[in-house]
Amino acid sequence: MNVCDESRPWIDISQPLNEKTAHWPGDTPFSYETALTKEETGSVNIGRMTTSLHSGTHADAPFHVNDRGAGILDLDLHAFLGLARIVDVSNASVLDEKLFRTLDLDGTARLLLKTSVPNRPERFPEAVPALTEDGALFLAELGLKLLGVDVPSIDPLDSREVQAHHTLFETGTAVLENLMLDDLPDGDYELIALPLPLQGADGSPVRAVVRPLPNEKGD
Ligand SMILES: Nc1ccccc1C(=O)C[C@H](N)C(=O)O
Ligand SMILES: [Zn+2]
Ligand SMILES: [Zn+2]
Repeated sequence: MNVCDESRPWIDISQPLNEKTAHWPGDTPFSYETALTKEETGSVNIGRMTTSLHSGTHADAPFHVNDRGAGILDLDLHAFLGLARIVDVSNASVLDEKLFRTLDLDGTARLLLKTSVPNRPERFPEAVPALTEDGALFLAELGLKLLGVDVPSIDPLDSREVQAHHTLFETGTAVLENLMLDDLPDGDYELIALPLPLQGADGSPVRAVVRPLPNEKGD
């Protein structure tokens, strides 16, 4: 990938983080404050943020669902960098094997699913189309390195078992949640969505960007 190709600008698919960003019920909202002002330091403003690691566009680490699972710093960054396919699944109420068999997923290492839930970063959805266990196993068998969704969870919002999370992490698949995909047509893209190097953390905000692959004519 040639990161200097200015004819194909990167497109931001991250939710902005501010005090209105939706958070899980009962979880820590995002907040930013200038902890030390320029006046106080005599030189610079110094910010501080408080947030759940699951607010806005973020990666989950296996530790999120498994006390013995890897934290975010220990994940292989290659899952979060490289070719990704965006696929519209907005007609589906569940993300299962039957649905995935109807899609063209050949050769995809990273899959970003555009669901029926509109991108509204300030609103926590009432329900999400959840990934079923057979769906998660099917994706893992394809050799997927990463699954991204445009909703806060790959499991049902009230799930305690969080089966889809367990299945994907057990099979070494990385997870991105709360992507903004509404304006992007289906197709193959380059993706960069690196988590912060937070040791032992159960997740991390990411700045997710994509750009379409160059077409064969090279324009
Ligand atoms: N932030 C939370 C606060 C309370 C309870 C669950 C969560 C989650 O994020 C779980 C969810 N199943 C997830 O996709 O990661
Ligand atoms: Zn999460
Ligand atoms: Zn999750």
